[in-house]
Amino acid sequence: MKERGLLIVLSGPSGVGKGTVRKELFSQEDTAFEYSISMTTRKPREGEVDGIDYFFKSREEFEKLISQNKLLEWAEYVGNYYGTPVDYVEKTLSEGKDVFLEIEVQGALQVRNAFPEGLFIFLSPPSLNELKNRIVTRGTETEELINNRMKVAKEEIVMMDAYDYVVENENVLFACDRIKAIVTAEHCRRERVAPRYKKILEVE
Ligand SMILES: Nc1nc2c(ncn2[C@@H]2O[C@H](COP(=O)(O)OP(=O)(O)O)[C@@H](O)[C@H]2O)c(=O)[nH]1
Ligand SMILES: Nc1ncnc2c1ncn2[C@@H]1O[C@H](COP(=O)(O)OP(=O)(O)O)[C@@H](O)[C@H]1O
Repeated sequence: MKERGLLIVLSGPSGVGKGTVRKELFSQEDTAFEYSISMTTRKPREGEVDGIDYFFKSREEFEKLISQNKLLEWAEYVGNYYGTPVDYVEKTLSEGKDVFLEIEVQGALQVRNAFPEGLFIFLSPPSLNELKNRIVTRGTETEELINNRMKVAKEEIVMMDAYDYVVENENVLFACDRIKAIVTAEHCRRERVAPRYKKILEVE
């Protein structure tokens, strides 16, 4: 039987650069994780494609997925639902592949309960001012939504203690390097424990 893959959870406040870091990671050839595409009731932004950026759902469809236990976690975030399809995650982990989730903080805490063995990484902004600059510069939110997201961000930043690692996103490439280094280190840490040493001793 194949060893199960690692569940990697990247989380942090909106606008910190999770999407940017994730896209950069997945554009790099040596990234060996599988990205789990989330479900959302948010309307697609310009250029977003159903089945690539998200699976876009109506509120009714999403609520049906919740009642059928099809989501590993879900959260209502600034007026929309977001959730992770459980079947994809389970299937991919059982094939021995690492799965990468990019989700907000409430959802990450739910995954922590369901998968305590996951690897939880908090992407932090260099400062609150820089976080606001990034959300404003992205230009996808109205002023009211920006203020909502900043309010949520303050509550989220204090949750970083609940994560295994904190990576500061000052520079996207440095953040990606650190995430990959953390994943590599985590694999080495897990392989250190049984049955790896048994395998080595058996050869003698
Ligand atoms: N809990 C949860 N959060 C998600 C999921 N997918 C995306 N998110 C998070 O929902 C928040 C809003 O996402 P989005 O509307 O795409 O805005 P953006 O990430 O700020 O560009 C972000 O913090 C995402 O990381 C998911 O499946 N579950
Ligand atoms: N390290 C960085 N330095 C400067 N700007 C960044 C950095 N990372 C991301 N950004 C910018 O910040 C904005 C928010 O990034 P995004 O990836 O959409 O955040 P999130 O997915 O966490 O909401 C985007 O305009 C993006 O180009």
